[in-house]
Amino acid sequence: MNAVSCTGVRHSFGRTVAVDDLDLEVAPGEVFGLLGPNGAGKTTTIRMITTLLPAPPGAIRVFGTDVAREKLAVRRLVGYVPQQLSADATLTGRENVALFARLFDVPRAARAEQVGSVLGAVGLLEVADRRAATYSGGMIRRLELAQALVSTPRLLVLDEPTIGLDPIARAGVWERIGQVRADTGMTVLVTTHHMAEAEQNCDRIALMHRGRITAIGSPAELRAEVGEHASLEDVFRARTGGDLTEDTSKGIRDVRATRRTARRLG
Ligand SMILES: Nc1ncnc2c1ncn2[C@@H]1O[C@H](COP(=O)(O)OP(=O)(O)OP(=O)(O)O)[C@@H](O)[C@H]1O
Repeated sequence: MNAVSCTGVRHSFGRTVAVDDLDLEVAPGEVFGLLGPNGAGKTTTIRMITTLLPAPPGAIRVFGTDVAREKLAVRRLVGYVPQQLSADATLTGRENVALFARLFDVPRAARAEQVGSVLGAVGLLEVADRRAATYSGGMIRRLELAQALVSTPRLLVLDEPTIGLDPIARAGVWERIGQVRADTGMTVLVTTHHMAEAEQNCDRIALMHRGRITAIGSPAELRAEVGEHASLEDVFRARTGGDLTEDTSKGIRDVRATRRTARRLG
């Protein structure tokens, strides 16, 4: 059974077709990257998979469970780290994770141990009782990872997990994702703009362009299809016909989001 299966998925915002007849299968245990220019439809796809946007019945299944018909059951299977900040700066790291443990019905008797365990897994145990306002950008992202992991999801969904972070913090976030995946066999679905990160960390990649998937395969397969010495950037250009900022209105939204992140963390 696939971890995620999408068949003929569409979503429009008014007259804008954000996702257009999308077919996608993510195998259990793989790290799957969704890449594409701004406005390609990646976040919309992820928001349908995580039940935050409506999807037509039968179109999307998470471990066989229909996203439209069994929304709550799907939510129990999924841990989601959105692009926008979800940690509360006024709470400590531990309090932030404990809040998610309560929200996701982690049994009361197991809560404290589970919260400590995921804080340990993301390397934040020593600073767990400091307010999140004192954390660096990379630490905040790892805290959000802990929030998503506390309910032991089978599918971890990350929307631009390293946006606005410096290279060292980015590597730190990926290291933790890799470790959790190795320890638990969890499936990871991630969007990113960083080609090098996708190449290094994803088993398979789908390139999205104007709401459709234009190429899918392992990084090596995608490169081989374009040319002997092709980089993933070459693949991106060949399959999306553009650069990373195709939709300028969304570009501005993104820059704002990144700045908000920076301000809040600084
Ligand atoms: N809430 C919304 N209302 C109206 N249009 C939207 C909304 N959200 C997204 N869109 C539009 O839908 C299209 C797909 O957007 P989406 O956010 O899914 O792209 P994306 O690939 O995730 O982009 P990014 O890399 O910038 O996050 C874009 O044209 C975008 O402007």
